[in-house]
Amino acid sequence: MKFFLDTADLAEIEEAASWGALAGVTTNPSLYARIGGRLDDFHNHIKRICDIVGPDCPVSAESVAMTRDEIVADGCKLAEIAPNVVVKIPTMVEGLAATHTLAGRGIPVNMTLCFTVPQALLAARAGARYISPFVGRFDDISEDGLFQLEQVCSAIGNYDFTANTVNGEKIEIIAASIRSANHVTQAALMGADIATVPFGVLKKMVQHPLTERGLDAFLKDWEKVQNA
Ligand SMILES: O=C[C@H](O)COP(=O)(O)O
Repeated sequence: MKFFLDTADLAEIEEAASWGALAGVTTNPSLYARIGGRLDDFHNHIKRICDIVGPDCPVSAESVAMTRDEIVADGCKLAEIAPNVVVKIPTMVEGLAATHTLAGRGIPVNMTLCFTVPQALLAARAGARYISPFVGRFDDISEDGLFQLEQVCSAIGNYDFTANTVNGEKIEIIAASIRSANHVTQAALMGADIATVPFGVLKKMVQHPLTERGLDAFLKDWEKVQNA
């Protein structure tokens, strides 16, 4: 499993990148608003993220256009920011049509706000490079987000979508709306290719009480060695 950071916060991205496990970044309008982002600085901000993570890390930038032509125009402009920009498009009819067009032009698309197997299959057929089933938001409405993710992983795995994705690359499932380290564990066990995680979850993924207790004991014993 690869890890993407689900944030628009440059400091978080810099810190996560320094850990050596960061394979990409996903943003959305809410995450950009959360850092006080301005419309006129949006493209520059995405460029800053691309510069931090480097050319091998995909950076998803979301289009907020609502018609296929506008989404395509928006997507083309976003793709010009840097070669590693992935256009993030909601799973809806106009989004599918725009994805089909952009994929045909060699522009990678991450289809977001995906909740069900039929949505995921349509996104894959449209040519999406990435599909982002949301876990936490299903849990928020008292549904089982991990079960839904498992269904998507299983259904997509039943078919070969290689031929109709950008540059013949394998379609990848991004487990999104991740709220806990356990979400990451379960997503990995069911074979999701990528987990996009908030920085808070990434930090929790490192931690375990037995690690902390063990480290504490090692440090105390080392003091004894030094004083012996
Ligand atoms: O845009 C995708 C995010 O992973 C959504 O996460 P969220 O449900 O925690 O806002």
